[in-house]
Amino acid sequence: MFYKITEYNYLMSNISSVLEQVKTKGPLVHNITNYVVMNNTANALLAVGASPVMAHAKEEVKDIVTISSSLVINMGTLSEKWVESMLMAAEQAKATNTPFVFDPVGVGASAYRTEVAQKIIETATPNVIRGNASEIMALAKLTNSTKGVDSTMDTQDAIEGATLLAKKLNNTVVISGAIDYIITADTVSKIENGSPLMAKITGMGCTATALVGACLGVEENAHLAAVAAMAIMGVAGDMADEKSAGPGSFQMYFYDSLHELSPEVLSEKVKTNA
Ligand SMILES: Nc1ncnc2c1ncn2[C@@H]1O[C@H](COP(=O)(O)OP(=O)(O)OP(=O)(O)O)[C@@H](O)[C@H]1O
Ligand SMILES: Cc1ncsc1CCO
Ligand SMILES: [Mg+2]
Repeated sequence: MFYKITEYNYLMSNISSVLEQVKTKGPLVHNITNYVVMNNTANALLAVGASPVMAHAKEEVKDIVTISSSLVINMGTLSEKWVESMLMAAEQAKATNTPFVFDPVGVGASAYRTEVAQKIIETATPNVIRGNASEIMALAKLTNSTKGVDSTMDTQDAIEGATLLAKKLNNTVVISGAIDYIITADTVSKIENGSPLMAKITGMGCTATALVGACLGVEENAHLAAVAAMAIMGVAGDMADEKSAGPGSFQMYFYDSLHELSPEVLSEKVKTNA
């Protein structure tokens, strides 16, 4: 099956203006995320200029969604109570029109993860879904079971799966990896920045998802918000790579780079077709 792929032609100023707005507005980003990365993603949000709040008690999630600029749901470390909270938060995001990004960590690895991912997506369509190629393939199979998304996982298959998913949900799907693809029903944008060291630290994917949350908090075009977030990740990754000696120092320099990155440098260094 072939899809017409049109390239979005954002001006670099569109991408850099999203970062500018994150820095000036400091959007409140509500995260229900996993306990492996909770600290890392909160620090990344602060470094880029957003304001994180991590809240998962079901007694408060609706209130926190209501005052937030965006919602991030990441299902990295699931348990039943957290799932209840995730579903409540998704429902409230829908009711209050709060933009919502979903990270389906490990979907397909267990029946439980698959069931939870499906429930979350059915409760409220995420404006953006961000996962690695195998997670996006697993989700695409789930929602398009008869459409022949098969098991080999080269990039072209993942793009096809993501396109089916984006069509079905009418949203934006991001496949992260050495090249990031930001996909809607009829567009495929690429970001070609970043470092292999990013795959050697836990939670860089979760951090990418949190930054999508920050960008969605200031930019209502979800495709542009996702392109900007992946550009910020990639360019900060390039900057950290130049200074670091391995995963430990990379992580330190990555936060410094997120903090230091200006809209001007972002538009100068981003490698994209967007
Ligand atoms: N080889 C690479 N070269 C450049 N950038 C990379 C590379 N691998 C990963 N990245 C970047 O790292 C970030 C995380 O992407 P990745 O696909 O590794 O997420 P993930 O598998 O969900 O990670 P995690 O589950 O550990 O959070 C993205 O911004 C992506 O662009
Ligand atoms: C390692 C790990 N396990 C569950 S969540 C998580 C963080 C990266 O997604
Ligand atoms: Mg991940």
